[in-house]
Amino acid sequence: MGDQAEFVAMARRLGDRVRRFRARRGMSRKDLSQHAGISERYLAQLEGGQANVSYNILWLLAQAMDLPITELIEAEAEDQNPDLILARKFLDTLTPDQQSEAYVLLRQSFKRGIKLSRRVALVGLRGAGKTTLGEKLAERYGVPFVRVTSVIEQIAGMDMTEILLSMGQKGYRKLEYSALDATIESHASLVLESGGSLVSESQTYDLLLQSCFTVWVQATPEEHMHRVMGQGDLRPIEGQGQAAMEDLKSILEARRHLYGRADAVLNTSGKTVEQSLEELSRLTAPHLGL
Ligand SMILES: Nc1ncnc2c1ncn2[C@@H]1O[C@H](COP(=O)(O)OP(=O)(O)OP(=O)(O)O)[C@@H](O)[C@H]1O
Ligand SMILES: O=C(O)C1=C[C@@H](O)[C@@H](O)[C@H](O)C1
Ligand SMILES: [Mg+2]
Repeated sequence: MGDQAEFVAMARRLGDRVRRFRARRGMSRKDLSQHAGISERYLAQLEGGQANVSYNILWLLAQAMDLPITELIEAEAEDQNPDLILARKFLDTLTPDQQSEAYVLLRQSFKRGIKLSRRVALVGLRGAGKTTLGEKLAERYGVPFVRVTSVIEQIAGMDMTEILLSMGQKGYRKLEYSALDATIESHASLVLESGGSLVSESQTYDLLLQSCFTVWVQATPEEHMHRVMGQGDLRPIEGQGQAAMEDLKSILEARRHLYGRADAVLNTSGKTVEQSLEELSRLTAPHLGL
């Protein structure tokens, strides 16, 4: 590949990474451009792979999404543990299915304390049914139902919009970790509802995966949209009509491999609440049952 073609390909990959990280975070283009202090138009060009990006811009974007800048660039750190480099090379030789299997095996080998607790956590995109099913499941097994977002709001003494405005992503993510940590510490039994974007913060998601039996509550994009529309506020989905549908699909795609790390999957598509509850109850009985 000539130098120019290589540069174009790299700019495209960079744009793609920025767009995916933004979607995982649930930030709109407007949010990110405001937090980073760059224009929405430039951000659109960058995401489309059409910008010659400076290090300064990358730094501003990384700060605004509370990511290490190395997540946005492709450089390989030189001072990594050699075993880690070998492990990555080995994982690279596997098929995507084998990579997922390897990840589950690794996580199970390092999982702590889950067998001693009765904790179930529900993850998934807006409108999946986490609150509807979580409340009923908790009632059935006689354990508390806790929404991480409510704990965050309680700790901060503000609602979500105010928290994001006054503390930004970084402050919000710190609060989210503390809220989860405190909830886990104080509950050996519970059904927990995770906010849709918690999975994008690796340290927080790892804590959730290590301390709870996790279920990805799924639906088709059409059903997510239909259910979210019924709730009034579309966040984090942007746009209207077909554009909103495309945005929802791209958020789901950007988070698929993260939600996919959950221990089990519950597909609620085409099912009634009662049918989904029965299925969820069976899935979680080994963890919540006495
Ligand atoms: N099979 C089903 N399982 C769960 N909910 C369903 C099902 N079919 C329809 N619904 C409806 O979908 C909606 C799900 O909304 P709910 O608030 O529970 O989702 P959520 O995952 O908690 O979303 P959010 O991320 O916004 O908190 C409810 O109105 C519920 O009645
Ligand atoms: O999926 C998401 O990105 C979000 C889901 C909601 O629970 C809120 O946490 C917020 O609106 C972001
Ligand atoms: Mg909910």
